[in-house]
Amino acid sequence: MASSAFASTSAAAFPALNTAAKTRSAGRKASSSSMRVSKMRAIQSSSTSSATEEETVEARTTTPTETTPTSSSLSKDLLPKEIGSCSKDELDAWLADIMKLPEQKMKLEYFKEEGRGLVATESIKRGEKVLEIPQEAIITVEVALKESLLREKKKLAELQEWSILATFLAETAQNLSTEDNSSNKYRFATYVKALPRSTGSVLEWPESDVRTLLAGSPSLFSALERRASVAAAIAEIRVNFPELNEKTLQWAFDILFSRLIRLESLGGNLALVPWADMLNHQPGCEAFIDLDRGSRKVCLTTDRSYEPGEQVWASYGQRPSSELLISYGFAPAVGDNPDDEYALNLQIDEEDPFASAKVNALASQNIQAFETFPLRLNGYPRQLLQYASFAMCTPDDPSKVDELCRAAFVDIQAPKSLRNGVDLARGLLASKNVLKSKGKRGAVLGGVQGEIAVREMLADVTRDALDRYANTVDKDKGLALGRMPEMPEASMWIGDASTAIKSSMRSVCAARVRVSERRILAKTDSEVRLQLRRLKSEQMNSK
Ligand SMILES: C[S@@+](CC[C@H](N)C(=O)[O-])C[C@H]1O[C@@H](n2cnc3c(N)ncnc32)[C@H](O)[C@@H]1O
Repeated sequence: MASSAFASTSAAAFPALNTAAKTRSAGRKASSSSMRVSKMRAIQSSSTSSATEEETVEARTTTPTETTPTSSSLSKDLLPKEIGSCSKDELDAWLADIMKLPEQKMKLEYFKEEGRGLVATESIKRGEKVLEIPQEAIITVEVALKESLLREKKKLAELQEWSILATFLAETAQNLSTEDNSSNKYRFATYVKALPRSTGSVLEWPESDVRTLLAGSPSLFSALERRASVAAAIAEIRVNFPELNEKTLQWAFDILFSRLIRLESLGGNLALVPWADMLNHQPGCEAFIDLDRGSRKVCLTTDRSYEPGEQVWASYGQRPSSELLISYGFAPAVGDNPDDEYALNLQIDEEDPFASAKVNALASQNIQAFETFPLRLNGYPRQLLQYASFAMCTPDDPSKVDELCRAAFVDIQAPKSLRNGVDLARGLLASKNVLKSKGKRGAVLGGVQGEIAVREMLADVTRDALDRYANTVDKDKGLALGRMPEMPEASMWIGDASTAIKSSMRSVCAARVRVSERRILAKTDSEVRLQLRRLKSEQMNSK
């Protein structure tokens, strides 16, 4: 595949429904793009209370705004009116007759919070495989390439996987009106007609809402990055396929972000799986969708039993609420998501006199100069402290940088001279811009003094981060408690709502994200201060 706008985006930028559970670890990788690094530096280095405004200015100067989707740039295009027009009966008939879906133990219903979902019609056991969707009924990149009727097929094949799928969806959507459904040339026309017109994800938000509602949250930058990479991908697609309009392509990407499934048993291939993509996500759920190797059918293996009438849930992966909001357009109520985290970005300070030696030493251990560490309610990874101690250290002899890096990340038992004999205080004063790691071994450099220094840094960083949210905690808590607006059933079915309802939904969901992040930061802050008190009293007692 040719390189495209997506080539430099991280896996986190383009997730699929069921992958994160298997890939998430303490040291989740951050995007290595320089744009993101420079934005993060701005977050960590500024500590004034007017942070919201500063972030806005900083992000604006580093984001390719000319390619960022805006409602005005897309307003000339219309989303095909047929999208969302498929009735429940029409969809059921297509699934059974054309896609050969066997009889199901579930049926489609709609819910106030989640929209359409699948409900058990009979008892389902824990560990049972349900759905049983034939492989012929799914849309993969290969299917898109085979069934696309676009003239420039060779050009289509040169695009990245996500762009091929988005192009195929947009092409099918724009051809929905040409013929009646029974004679439509596109096998998946009925499916596309049944897709929602809107998901509520950040691709649909006015840019001013992205900047206001996510101000202070690290997710602001993920959201802007997502919008910019999708806009660039759309521009790339339209070079060869100008007949596909921007609005429909943007909708297609939105659909991919909220419905694409990575089928691990199919070599990790990405697929749109009609019917399976009607399952809603429940935080903490451990039921995954995958291709069953024996039957070659796509199944959901349940993680609990269900009684008739209960909604059946799937896992979209262990995702924090900010990721759910960015990709799927919803955020669980505060306290409901066990996978919530605050993504703390750390990096080597460019002004550190040892910066390039440290970056090289990290590279030799396959560690980046910019890393992201998850802070959680129940703690933070030890590697964060190791990374910070290395980034902050000021060796008396520059030739020792490599050795220090190994001591921090590799050596199980670092030599005592290295663990204790480093002047961390100087590094700490020189830099508030900190860093992190991925090593599973190694040690915090600098002995007890080092353990104290890195925690003092962490306490500063969490305080700074807390000061960056625009509203008071109480105001955010109040907003987060807001009730989701009632949607008429007809709107729910087609996944669309009035501008006022959409705006109110994103305001509540963004407040839930902000409150969840602030809880984690406050908990980390108090935990770190407690650890500091203990370490300092131990240090005093040992003198
Ligand atoms: C894979 S689709 C699931 C089917 C979808 N509800 C529909 O009507 O087509 C993912 C979308 O469902 C909704 N959704 C899934 N789980 C949810 C939840 N726990 N709370 C609110 N919305 C949810 C979001 O709109 C998300 O973008």
